[in-house]
Amino acid sequence: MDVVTAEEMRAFDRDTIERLGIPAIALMENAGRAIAEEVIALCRRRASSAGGGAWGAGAVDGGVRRNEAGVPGSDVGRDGAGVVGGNARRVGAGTAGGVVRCSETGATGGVADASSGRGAPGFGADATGFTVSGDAALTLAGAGGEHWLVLAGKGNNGGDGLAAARHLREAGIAVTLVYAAAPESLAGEAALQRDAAAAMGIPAVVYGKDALDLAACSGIVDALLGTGSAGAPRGAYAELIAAANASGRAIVSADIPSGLDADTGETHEPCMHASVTVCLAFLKRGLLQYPGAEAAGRVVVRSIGMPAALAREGGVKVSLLTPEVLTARLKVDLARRRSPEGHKGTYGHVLLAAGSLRMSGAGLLSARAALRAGCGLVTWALPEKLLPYVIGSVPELMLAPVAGGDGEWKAGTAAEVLRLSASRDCIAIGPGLGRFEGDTEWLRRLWEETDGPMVIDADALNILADADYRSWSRRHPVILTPHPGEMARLAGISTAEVQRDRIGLALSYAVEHGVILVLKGAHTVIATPEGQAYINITGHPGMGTGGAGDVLTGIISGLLAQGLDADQAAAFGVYLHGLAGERAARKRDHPAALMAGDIIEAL
Ligand SMILES: NC(=O)C1=CN([C@@H]2O[C@H](COP(=O)(O)OP(=O)(O)OC[C@H]3O[C@@H](n4cnc5c(N)ncnc54)[C@H](O)[C@@H]3O)[C@@H](O)[C@H]2O)[C@@H](O)CC1
Ligand SMILES: Nc1ncnc2c1ncn2[C@@H]1O[C@H](COP(=O)(O)OP(=O)(O)O)[C@@H](O)[C@H]1O
Ligand SMILES: [K+]
Repeated sequence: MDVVTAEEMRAFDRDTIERLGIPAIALMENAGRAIAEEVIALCRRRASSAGGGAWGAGAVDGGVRRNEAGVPGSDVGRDGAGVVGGNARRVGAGTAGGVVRCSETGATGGVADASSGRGAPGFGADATGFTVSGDAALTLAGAGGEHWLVLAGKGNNGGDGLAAARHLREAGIAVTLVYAAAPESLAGEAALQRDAAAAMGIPAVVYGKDALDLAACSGIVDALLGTGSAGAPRGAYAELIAAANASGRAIVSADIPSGLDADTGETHEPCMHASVTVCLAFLKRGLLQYPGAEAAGRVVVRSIGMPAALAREGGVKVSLLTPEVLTARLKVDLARRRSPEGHKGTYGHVLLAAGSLRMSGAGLLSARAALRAGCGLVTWALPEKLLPYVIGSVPELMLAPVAGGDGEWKAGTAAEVLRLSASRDCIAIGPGLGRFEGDTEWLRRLWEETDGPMVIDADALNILADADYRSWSRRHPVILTPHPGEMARLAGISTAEVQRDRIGLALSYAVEHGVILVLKGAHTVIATPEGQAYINITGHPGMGTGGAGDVLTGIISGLLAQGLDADQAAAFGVYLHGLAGERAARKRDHPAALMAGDIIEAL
């Protein structure tokens, strides 16, 4: 699934309308219908979980907001629970991320779809093969108990909301339009929608002019600001967003939550806190980046009639890391087939340069993870003093002691590590390494002279941060795996600045430095030197625990040793690491109990 910026989205809008000749109003109609279907789906979920009562306390979340602990399976967005139509499809592994491509509405797109009755009670094909209703996704039993407010801005986002209002009204839901600006100020397609809604007799109020109680409803459609918004919401927009958030009602945002930066995921003050965001046409970057990903709630991406090929043709370089992307674009064999006559030599040999006296566990975790990732052999080069302490901890592991009688690494070990690396398929450097006299020169030699792909993590990243390594030469791919703190040191900026636009930063750093960059944290970004980025949505907040990154380093190197190329190993490694983290979290009584070793055991 392609992930776009607001600017790319505008270009695709223009292309669709001007080059392909698809009328703008048709796109808006499709958008309105998709939004209405998701509102109705939310009403259904809410009715089935709360026994029907849509109003008052309990209507807050509609059962769709992530719970505080972030436990997978506990909210509808994460695991697809509450699916009505049966064709909801989690993008990814089926457990995390909160992004769904279609939805449980039963519809497969914004345009009329005769199959949309599937699974909705009371509809479907009768015995004669006639479809009683093809519009079940726009039908709601008990609609009379619902009253939705549609907050409409004066741009096209508002137009989408106005189109949705007509469909909701048709479903029997009471709807009131709330204009943020004088209705006369709407133009183009939005003005057409305004007139159609008025002609249907949908009641409307104008904010600031008419009396309004945002809590006196069962839900709110947020169609105030979309990808055309600039800066923090102003005036009536800001007041309406704040009041909607305070109302405690379920909020369905059109395209993006109003007040969100569609590219960076920064939330302006105020920013709508949606239960569901119905993202139109293409997934926007800001919906994957925190805090925007949190403000968006459950994200549903809906087609509005723009060909998906526009993104490819338009050179979109960011993708959600789904099984489809892993197989079709990255050519990863997800089944990880093993040859019946394969042996340990078939699956490669990792050399790990890691660990010091007080951080020997980091080396153990990486080594075990590499083995669990399926490589044939792992050799761990470690300061000799560690040997008696770690010997036997992982019997499958080979140990290669190098100079370091005090348990710390020494610059003079470079030649020995290079000798060891000559007969190994890849090298991973850094977990628990510590810093030592001459470490820059030590790392430079390994960087320049090792003959295979390299993974750099932890203290090895800090060594790089202090060096001007762009002048170092390198024939083979390098994968850097910083967490945001390490990334801040590498890029010479603050951690907050790193987190401000992780996708943008990872891309520019990877391209400028010619490395594969794995920027860790919730929704890890994998960026390549060619300017391609993948956003991972597997994983779990329980993985915020010491050593989880060492495990990732081990997994990526284990995959490299098995012959995956560096892009494949980085992306697939991050994906598998997240899946294992989810599985490990599910096994505990509470995900807070998760430890890094559990991730290895869940691989
Ligand atoms: N062909 C199209 O252009 C399509 C657009 N679509 C919808 O249109 C949206 C983009 O529409 P627009 O480009 O009209 O822009 P928006 O509707 O997002 O917002 C633009 C309006 O908001 C005002 N505004 C901008 N920033 C503001 C701020 N900080 N505080 C207060 N007011 C602010 C502007 O003056 C302008 O009137 C998308 O997000 C999507 O919902 C969809 O209908 C699909 C087709
Ligand atoms: N909230 C989260 N959601 C998903 N993954 C997470 C989350 N928090 C941490 N992780 C993952 O856990 C790992 C932590 O790595 P890191 O910070 O390097 O830990 P350490 O240095 O202790 O090994 C990273 O892969 C990161 O992406
Ligand atoms: K919006």
